[in-house]
Amino acid sequence: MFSRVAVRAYRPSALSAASLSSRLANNARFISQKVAAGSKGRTMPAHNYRTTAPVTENMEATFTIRDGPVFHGTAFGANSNISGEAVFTTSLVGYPESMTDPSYRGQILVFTQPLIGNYGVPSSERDEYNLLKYFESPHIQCAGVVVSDVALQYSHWTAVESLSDWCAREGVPAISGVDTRAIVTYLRERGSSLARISVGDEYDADEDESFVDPSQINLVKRVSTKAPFVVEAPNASFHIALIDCGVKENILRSLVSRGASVTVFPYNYPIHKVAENFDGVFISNGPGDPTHCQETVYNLARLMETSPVPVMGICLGHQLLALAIGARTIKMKYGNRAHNIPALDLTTGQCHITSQNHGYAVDSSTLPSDFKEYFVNLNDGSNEGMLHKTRPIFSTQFHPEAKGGPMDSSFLFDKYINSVKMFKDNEKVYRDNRPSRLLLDILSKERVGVEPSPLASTAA
Ligand SMILES: NC(=O)CC[C@H](N)C(=O)O
Repeated sequence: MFSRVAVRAYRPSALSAASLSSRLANNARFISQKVAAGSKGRTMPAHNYRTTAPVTENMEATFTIRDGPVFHGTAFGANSNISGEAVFTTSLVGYPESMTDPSYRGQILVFTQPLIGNYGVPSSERDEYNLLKYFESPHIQCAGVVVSDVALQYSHWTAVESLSDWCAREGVPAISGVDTRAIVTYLRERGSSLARISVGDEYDADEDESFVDPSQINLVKRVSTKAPFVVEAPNASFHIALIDCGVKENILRSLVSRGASVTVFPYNYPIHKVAENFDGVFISNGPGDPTHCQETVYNLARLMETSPVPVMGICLGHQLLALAIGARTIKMKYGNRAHNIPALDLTTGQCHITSQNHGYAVDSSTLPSDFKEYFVNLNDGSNEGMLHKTRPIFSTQFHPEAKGGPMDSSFLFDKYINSVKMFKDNEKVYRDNRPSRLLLDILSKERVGVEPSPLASTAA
């Protein structure tokens, strides 16, 4: 069905209605005036993070799937060429959250929602915990973006710039005007594939066969903090150690807003050696193949052998815990990336609509006998979580922090914090593990040494 030929560009015309466009133009003017006036304390980032130039108007771009079709469209964002693994998400909203989710590092994100960018991009304002209010990390993490139709004008009370300007400032190339239905049909039939976005002259495969394969790279090392940092909860009752494999801001927020201060450790920190100073251990989401993180897997296995501390993991954290107990992970054909995936709770029979973003899964038939499957995906039957039969250890493949996405499963953070509380209540000798003033003063308050490093980007 698909040959290596150019697929005709699909150029939607829905925005051409004069009244709509003038209304949007007014909105955009209003927003830019408000931004210029600095209203509500929202700020534009101070400078361009990366050095690549933005594309000029109507510049051509191509999206090339390795050994697959080529799609011609229009460039937006940065004037650079990138390659990575092409994956698709069926989420309708939440592009700022998805694009800044470190789990997307190395991937070219294809949106099935035809119009992307219509509510613009919010600011990097921080909340009362010093966490980013609207992003899941400080920078765009995906390598590139593919959309059917990019909204050049935007309107939303949180917006400070357009999707195109944001991508340009962050050095991320993007393409619009391509038939994303054909791309997704291809990826669904053939599976997630290596691909490139080339701006300007069409990418010529005969001249360059190099497609970066993110599955060969330890991406977690690139997104994990290089040194511990702390997120303080006012009047904290607990202190959690979080292993940062690419943690999303809302996971940290979900813990601190429930009264736990969080010290965030690099992905390979020997957590088992310090566990007794904490009331719980948490393993974050993150990019790439979980089998790259052998040090983390070893540390988690030692942790569960030597410490009774409550443990929770999300997504990559779930996969790493599974590897640590001797189970296996598999690469899925095209993964699950959406904000409306039904997961059945096997302990209650309730179905939760969940937010997901993963290309690997735990093979539940390999779980050891002291664990049981916790959730199962009602679309494809894949594993969605596991639970220790007697100890406070559980993990989910989906994202209970859900940014952006439905909040159905946020109760799992309550479950975790309750297990931390019970663990402390049952301790023979009470230990106040809350971070000391000294620790809070000397530790950084933000990720340390984490830069957005495109895997293979060249100025076009
Ligand atoms: N969101 C995540 O943590 C993703 C986990 C892993 N990188 C996967 O693709 O399966």
